[in-house]
Amino acid sequence: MATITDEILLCFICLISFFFIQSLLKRKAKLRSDFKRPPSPPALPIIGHLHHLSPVIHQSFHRLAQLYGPLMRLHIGTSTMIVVSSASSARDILKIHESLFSSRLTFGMEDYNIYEGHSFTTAEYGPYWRFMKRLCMSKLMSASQLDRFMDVRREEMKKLLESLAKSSKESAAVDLGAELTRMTNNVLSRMVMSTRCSDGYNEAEVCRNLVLKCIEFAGKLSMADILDTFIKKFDLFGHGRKLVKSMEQFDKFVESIMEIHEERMKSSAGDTKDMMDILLEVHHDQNSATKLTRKGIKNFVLVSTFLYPPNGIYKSKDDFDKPSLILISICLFQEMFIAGVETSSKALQWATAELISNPIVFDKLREEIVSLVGTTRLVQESDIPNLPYLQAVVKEALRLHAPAPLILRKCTEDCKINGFDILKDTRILVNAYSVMRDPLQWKEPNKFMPERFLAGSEENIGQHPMDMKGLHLHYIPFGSGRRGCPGASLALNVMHSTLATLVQCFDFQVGKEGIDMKAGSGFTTAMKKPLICYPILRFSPI
Ligand code: HEM
Repeated sequence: MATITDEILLCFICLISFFFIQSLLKRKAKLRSDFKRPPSPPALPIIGHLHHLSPVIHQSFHRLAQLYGPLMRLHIGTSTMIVVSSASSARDILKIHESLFSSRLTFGMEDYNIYEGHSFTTAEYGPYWRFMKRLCMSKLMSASQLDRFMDVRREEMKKLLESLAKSSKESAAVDLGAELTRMTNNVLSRMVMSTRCSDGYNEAEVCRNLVLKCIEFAGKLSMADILDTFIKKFDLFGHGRKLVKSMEQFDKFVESIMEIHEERMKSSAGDTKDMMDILLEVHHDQNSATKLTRKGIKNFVLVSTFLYPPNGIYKSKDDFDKPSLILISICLFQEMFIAGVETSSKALQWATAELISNPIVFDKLREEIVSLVGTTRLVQESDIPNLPYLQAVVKEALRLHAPAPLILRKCTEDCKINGFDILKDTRILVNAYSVMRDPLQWKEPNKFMPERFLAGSEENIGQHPMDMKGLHLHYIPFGSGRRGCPGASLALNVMHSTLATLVQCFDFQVGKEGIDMKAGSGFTTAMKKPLICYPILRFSPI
């Protein structure tokens, strides 16, 4: 038996090697003699540069870029990618040659993705993407739609305060990260389809579990893809079939929710519409030039909300602790990676951790809030424009701890960047972590200094208050240009009001060991250890 297994294994390795060498030869044949490729670290056969990577992928890229430069070429298996690590190279890719780099890279699961061709986040830059982007900006995430859900955000904030106040009364420790994730989950779920995530059994919970299954199989499938397209093509391990089955279950489930919404829409015109209602309206609009399919809606729901469990911890976390799987998952799941819940809650956790670790900043922020709001009412979203230090704290937290540190693009034409040749279809990863710590752009780049974002700061950033749209290519927490994040306003809204409320209402104590500011592994930059602290209520407006 052992011999048969060994033989199968040997055949397998031979096949992989054959296809690997074949693809290398093909790649080589394509290269002209004068072709100048970006520098690259030493590689091993088959796995390429995989051994250079640690579980915190963006930090591995950052370290390698110090040795091999801001435009660096990496191979993992048969796949080649270019990592971009300085503000000036990011400018070349995201601004100067934007039209060549406005499509997203895709990976692995296309053959088994039942929503293939209906995705917004992975859509090629073209008519369907433009239609969805317009829908996002004019309806789904427009200022008026965000205003309509202000009460929802206030209610969820109140629930967060109640929960922390209870812990304060009982002198109990809380996992602040889990509380913040629950809050952002609920805000998003209610805005998308009027359901909460943390009321015991509910639709959102079931849906999320189905998505986790899809993630598991797609991750395994993409591992095969990255090592060799042959394994993927013939679905040797059956992960493709399992992925299709899980996605079909997810599809059936969301279909039933859509039908409930459609029934409700017939009877109650004019109520506050959630995103699902808007998407269904567009779907039924006979006059729409571009058709939004039911699959398109389901894919959007999959992307926007239900990707992470309420406590922010993967069920199959071990699967994502290996660099190979993390990298692959990043490439494959860019849709989920850039999704709303995870990014917003992670950003909030880091910002809160920085505030607790920097008491001078914490006190200064509280002083600003108290001097504007007083001590008799709770800070509100409408106060935010008058709180410049709060805005500076959020900007600085997003600079140091970009929740989506790798911006994923694809090169759509052969071109020359910085004197290096880049082939059509090359995968591009802009490392926002490196860009936002570029020492040529930032004074003491690794230090948490919100003051740098205030008007009149020495760094001149205040001369043109740093926006969030990526116009200044050294500050790109939400990406840049046409493919920039359409959820930025919503995310900032939630971040500003939550941080302001926490600082206004609570002091936070931590154990003797303090707060561990190391990053963990994963699609987004999570903290390595949970943010455990003791909230002490100092002002209760509820
Ligand atoms: C702090 C929170 C967030 C951060 C840091 C963040 C970051 C990003 C980044 C870096 C990108 C890629 C941009 C590029 O390629 O230039 C992106 C794209 C995207 N984000 Fe966000 N995001 C956040 C919150 C949200 C929210 C709340 C939503 C929606 C509910 C959202 C939906 C999207 C979508 C749909 C895209 C794809 C856009 C496209 O391909 O055209 N994001 N985000």
